[in-house]
Amino acid sequence: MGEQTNKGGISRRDFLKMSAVAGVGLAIGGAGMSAIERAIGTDGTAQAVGNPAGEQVPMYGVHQAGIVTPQQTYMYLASFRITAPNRDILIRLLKDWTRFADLSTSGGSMLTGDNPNLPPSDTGESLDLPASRLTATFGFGPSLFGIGGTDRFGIGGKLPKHLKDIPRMPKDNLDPSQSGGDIVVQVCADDQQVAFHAIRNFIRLSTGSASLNWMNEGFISGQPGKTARNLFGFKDGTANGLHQTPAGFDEVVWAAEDEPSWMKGGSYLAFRKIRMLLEVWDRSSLADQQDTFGRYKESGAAYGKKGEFDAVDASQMPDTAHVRLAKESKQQIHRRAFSFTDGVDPRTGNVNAGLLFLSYQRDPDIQFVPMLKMMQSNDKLNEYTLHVASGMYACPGGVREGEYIGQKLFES
Ligand SMILES: C=CC1=C(C)c2cc3[nH]c(cc4nc(cc5[nH]c(cc1n2)c(C)c5CCC(=O)O)C(CCC(=O)O)=C4C)c(C)c3C=C
Ligand SMILES: [Fe+2]
Repeated sequence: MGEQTNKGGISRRDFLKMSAVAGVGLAIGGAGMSAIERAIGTDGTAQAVGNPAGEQVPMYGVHQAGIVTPQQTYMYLASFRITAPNRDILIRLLKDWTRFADLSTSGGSMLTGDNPNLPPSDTGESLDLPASRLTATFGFGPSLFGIGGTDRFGIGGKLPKHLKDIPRMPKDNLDPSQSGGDIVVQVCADDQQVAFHAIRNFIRLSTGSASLNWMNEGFISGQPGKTARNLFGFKDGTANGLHQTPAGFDEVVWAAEDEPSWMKGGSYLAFRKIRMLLEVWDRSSLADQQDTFGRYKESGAAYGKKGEFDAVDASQMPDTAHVRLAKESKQQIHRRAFSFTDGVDPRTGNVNAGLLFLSYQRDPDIQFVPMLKMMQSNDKLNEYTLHVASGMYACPGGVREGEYIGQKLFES
């Protein structure tokens, strides 16, 4: 990774240089923690392929990519239980994940190994595809720090100030097997196969150190520069525009100065999987639908206004309108939600679909939890939704080249 050399003495830049000229590939070795080292080879003869085409989102920086990055079209969210018996093996996994994230987000691919007696090293499905704005974002759940169990990795003393599970809400219908987790990885890209390749290989690399709890896939589609619509047909994400400046992100998204140092430049990720009852919604009148949000369906304008981005006047909306309640909380959050479809609900024959609600904020105790509480008690949207999964994660600050994800948590 970066100019850091691996065991075989080949740097990422060398790897990518080789990638550009070789035209054939190199693989992640068989699944396992040192898969990448094995795959890159030790004698410099390895052939690598990179795909420099396609837009890349830089992985390195003060903040992790994938938080305030403009939303990509596809998202996978995977939750892991760490089974590594000790801190060193967990660190090894984080290093492997970082190196794979580095290669894949910069458009490098690792192709099949050259040993016909071993399974092909890379799954291969992204070899001819560009980087597609691939990002990988990591979050640590309360259980990683020993909350609700033992401090397996000796990091309990570095628990961030606001990291705990989202408290139980009156209308929760949560499935614990689809909630929480020690580590969550959010992978996003504009190409679904690129995104899937990445999440699949994060899972492969975790063999022996972590087990996959659950995985969700989401999508969102809209014209470039325009707000995408959710599965109820409403523009969703308009109010993010209120804080989309560096100062706005500092105020809304990035963790406060009084957090443990490893959270500098980090954020808290709130996750809710929310089933949307499409058949009930589709039978409701346009007036009811618009009253649910307090915005007009086609234009996205707030009640009493013309344009989508005109300032909201909550007093023009019904008391139970979703946007009115959000406004009354007087808080902002940075939403990064994706729609999902999960086939048919076998109990009802209805479509199982909804929203993978993701929001990033600097202080979930102030910004997110009271808002969610207020919405769960009064929101007209509750007639059409069911909250089925939940999670809260602390996302460490970004990494510099040569560092691994979360390094400051373990080494400072
Ligand atoms: C606890 C926070 C929120 C949950 C959960 C949530 C679920 C949810 N929202 C929509 C659709 C829309 N939400 C809109 C605005 C909006 N929603 C939240 C928070 C939660 N939403 C906030 C903070 C806001 C912004 C309010 C403001 O300041 O104006 C909108 C309107 C357009 C927009 O600004 O995005 C829609 C539409 C669904 C379908 C849903 C659960 C399935
Ligand atoms: Fe909302």
